[in-house]
Amino acid sequence: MPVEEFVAGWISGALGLVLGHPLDTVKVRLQTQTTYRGIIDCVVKTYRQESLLGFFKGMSFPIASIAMVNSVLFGVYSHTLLALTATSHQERRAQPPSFTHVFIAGCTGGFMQVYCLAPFDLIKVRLQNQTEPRARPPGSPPPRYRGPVHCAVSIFQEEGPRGLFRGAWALTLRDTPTLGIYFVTYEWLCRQSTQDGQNPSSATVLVAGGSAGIASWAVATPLDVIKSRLQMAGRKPGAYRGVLDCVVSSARQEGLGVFFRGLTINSARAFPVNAVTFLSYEYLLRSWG
Ligand SMILES: C[N+](C)(C)CCCC[C@H](N)C(=O)O
Repeated sequence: MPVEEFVAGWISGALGLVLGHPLDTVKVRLQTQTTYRGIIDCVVKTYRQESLLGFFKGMSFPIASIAMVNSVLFGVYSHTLLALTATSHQERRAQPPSFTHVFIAGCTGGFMQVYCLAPFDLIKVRLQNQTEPRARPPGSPPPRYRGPVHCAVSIFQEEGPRGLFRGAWALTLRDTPTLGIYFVTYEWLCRQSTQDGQNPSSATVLVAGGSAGIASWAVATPLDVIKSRLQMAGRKPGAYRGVLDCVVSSARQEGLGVFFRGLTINSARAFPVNAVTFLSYEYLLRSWG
C-alpha cells in the first residue's frame, strides 16, 4: 500500500491550511453573520476587537485532522485510480488515466473524506464565529465554547452524537462533485504544459494546483454557504429543517446573491492554498520515489 501518498497528503494539506486560515475565518463570518458590510469591514473589525489572533480561531482541530482528511482524500483518489486503471502513481506519468477515471476517483475521494471532515469542520466553524476578544473586559459574558475540546463535548451533550455531523449532508453534496472537478482541472492543466511521460515543472504544478482550487471552490461556494449556515443553526428553535429548507429560506430572505457570499475570498484563498498543497504533494511523492 502506498503509505507515502497518505503522508504526502497530510503534510501538504497542513501547509496549505495554515496559509489560508485567516481568509477562511473572514469567509465563514461573512457567510453566517449579518453584522459585516464586506470583506474589509470584517477584517478591520476582527483585527480591532480580537487582534491578529482572531483570524486564527478554530485552527488547531483542522491542523490535527487534516492528516486524516487529506490522506483519505489523496489515498482514496490514488487507490480508486489504481483499481480503475491498474497503474500506480509512478506509472501514471507514462500511462495517464482518462479524465473520466480521474473524475470518478476524485468524487470517490471527496465522498469518503466527508465523514472524517464533518465533525472537525463543524467545530472549526463554531469557533471561528465566536467574536469575543481573548482578553475580555470584566463583567462581559464568556464565549460559549472555551476551545475545541469543550466545543466538541458541549455539542455532544446538547445535540447528541448526530449533532457532531450537523451539515454533513450539505458537505457531501458540496465535496463529492467538486473534488472530481478539482482533480480533473489539476490533471488537465498539468498535461497541457507538460510533454508526454515527463513530470510537470514546479511552476506548472503551482498554477495547475491553484487553478484547481479556484475552479472547485467556485462551484462549491453555494453549498458552502448552506453548509456553514446549517452548522451554525444547531438545534435553535426556528432553525432550518434541512438542506432544501435552508436553500429556500436563505434565498427568500436575502436574495440569490447569498449563494455567492464568500466567493471572492474562497477564490483568493484557494489559489495559494492549493498551489502549495499540490506542490508539496508532488514534491514529497517524487522524493520518496
Ligand atoms: C471541494 N472543495 C472545493 C470544497 C475543496 C477543494 C480544496 C480542498 C483544500 N483543502 C482547500 O481547503 O482549499
